[in-house]
Amino acid sequence: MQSVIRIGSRESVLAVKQAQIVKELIEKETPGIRAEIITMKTAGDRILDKSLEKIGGKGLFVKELDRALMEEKIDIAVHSLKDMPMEEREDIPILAYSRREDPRDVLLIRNGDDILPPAPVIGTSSRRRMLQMKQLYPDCIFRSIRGNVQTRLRKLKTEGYDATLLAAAGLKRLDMAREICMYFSVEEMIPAAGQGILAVQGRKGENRGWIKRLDCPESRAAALAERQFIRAVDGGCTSPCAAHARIEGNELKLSGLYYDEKTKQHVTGVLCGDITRAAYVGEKLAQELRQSI
Ligand SMILES: NCc1[nH]cc(CCC(=O)O)c1CC(=O)O
Repeated sequence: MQSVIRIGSRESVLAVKQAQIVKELIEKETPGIRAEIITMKTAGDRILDKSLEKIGGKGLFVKELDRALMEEKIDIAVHSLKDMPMEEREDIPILAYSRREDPRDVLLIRNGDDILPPAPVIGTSSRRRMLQMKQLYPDCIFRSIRGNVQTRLRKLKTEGYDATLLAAAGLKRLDMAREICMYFSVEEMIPAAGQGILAVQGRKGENRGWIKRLDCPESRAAALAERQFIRAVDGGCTSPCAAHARIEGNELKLSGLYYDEKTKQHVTGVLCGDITRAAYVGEKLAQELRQSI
């Protein structure tokens, strides 16, 4: 085995931090192995002035790293699972799922306040967050915001937003949890499929011991259920559909939100099942919710 594992990552501060988490885990779990991080700029990082929807969605953040994996310039790529396309590539599959960081969405309010002003201007480009936020605060006004976590914080202070919605996981990994003004429970605001989980992607057939030791079975089951739900409701990367699985022992409890693009209605529901049938639970809840509209 080669002595240094090359970990590919996007260049953003959060992506590098996530790669570092995986690097440390590899070196801790498999003594004798060293890992190094190789960063790359992706199309999604370069184009900041257009909405993701218009420029081609999630795939934009992974293409460059996919190529580096195929050309054996890196050994694994670390991604936020929620940024990965629902269709996995057979030649460069996800080989391990990290332990899940806090999956909740949170609100950062201007001046660090703990309540929102009336008719607050919320900076988000996520249809999932807009839909659920509107249910909780019907007088919200939404304005698009893009960029990494640091950019968004700066924009919150300087560009007239009252608040912005982010994932707790990213803020916690960046040691920025103190910026969080309000947490939404996963029932109030169902997270994006995979939120809080890191995916370790590699080449097919290279699933060796050091990779296997990175895998968290609970996260794997949750990921299978959540991502199967999104596939089965046909939620493209910009659809407001959402899914989150809680794991308790051998039971998986999946919450899903289905939005019907034709009627513009949405429904939420919960389905429980054994963790060994995670994908089936996702498929089944998707079917139930689709039929209910
Ligand atoms: N879309 C960007 C993105 N991708 C993953 C995270 C957070 C980390 C995670 O979910 O693991 C974020 C930032 C955010 O949505 O606030």
